[in-house]
Amino acid sequence: MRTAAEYGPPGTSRQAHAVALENVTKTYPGGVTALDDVSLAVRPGTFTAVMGPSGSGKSTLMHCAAGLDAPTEGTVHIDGTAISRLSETHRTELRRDRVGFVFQSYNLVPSLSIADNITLPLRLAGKRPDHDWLRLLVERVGLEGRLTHRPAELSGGQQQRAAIARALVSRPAVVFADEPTGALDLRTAREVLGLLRDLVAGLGQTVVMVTHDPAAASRSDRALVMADGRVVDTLESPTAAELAHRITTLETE
Ligand SMILES: Nc1ncnc2c1ncn2[C@@H]1O[C@H](COP(=O)(O)OP(=O)(O)OP(=O)(O)O)[C@@H](O)[C@H]1O
Repeated sequence: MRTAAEYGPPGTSRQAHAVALENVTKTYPGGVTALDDVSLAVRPGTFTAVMGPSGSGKSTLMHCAAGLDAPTEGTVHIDGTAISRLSETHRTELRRDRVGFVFQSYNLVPSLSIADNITLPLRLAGKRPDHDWLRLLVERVGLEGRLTHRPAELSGGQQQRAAIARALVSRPAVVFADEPTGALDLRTAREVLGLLRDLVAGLGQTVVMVTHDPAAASRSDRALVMADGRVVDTLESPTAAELAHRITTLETE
């Protein structure tokens, strides 16, 4: 069986950036500009947090960066590919193969076992699992004894760990996590964040996480602070206190 080190960074080693946005603007029908000329680049093997007040554009940023929504202007590159130049079919394939998603509400399929939930993206893509990778992933997320269970038989933290394994099963260039600890108690949230951190450090995975929680964002390498559709601050290795202070000052500005 191969070890974590033998896997190396997942597929992005030749790309300078796992995700890059150039001058991205998103205006919704009705006229709200949710993203206003945003440029940013996410290096492979890093953990980025996106914070900001409600309505500042975090979800829109994530949707555009993940190819779920198209910007009104500007370019998004995922793993070196300019996604706006792709057909809808190729964009869907790129998203399926190169992007993983983790949501607050886990989004596991209730009727499937945990093993089948984790490997679902591969089956949808008509691919076979790499058994060594799968074993390593299941071990990393600590679900070895739960693979035959249904999601309802697992705790919230275990369900989120299964969702994280599912997001990583295709060895994507980037995983987007939208409030991944929002439904968890403090202790479980800390464990799940520790797991995300380990997946970045140990497996070279790239994670971009949207969160309202300064403690969660403090586990990142870099936190982007958004306000009114712009990235107004970038904090390297931020502490929870720094982030909480920055968000509070934004809300009172
Ligand atoms: N589908 C949509 N149609 C029109 N306006 C939208 C749409 N989605 C979001 N918006 C608007 O765009 C702005 C940014 O919204 P967005 O959801 O990206 O913010 P957010 O920072 O993720 O907020 P929250 O923290 O509350 O989830 C808001 O003014 C919002 O009302």
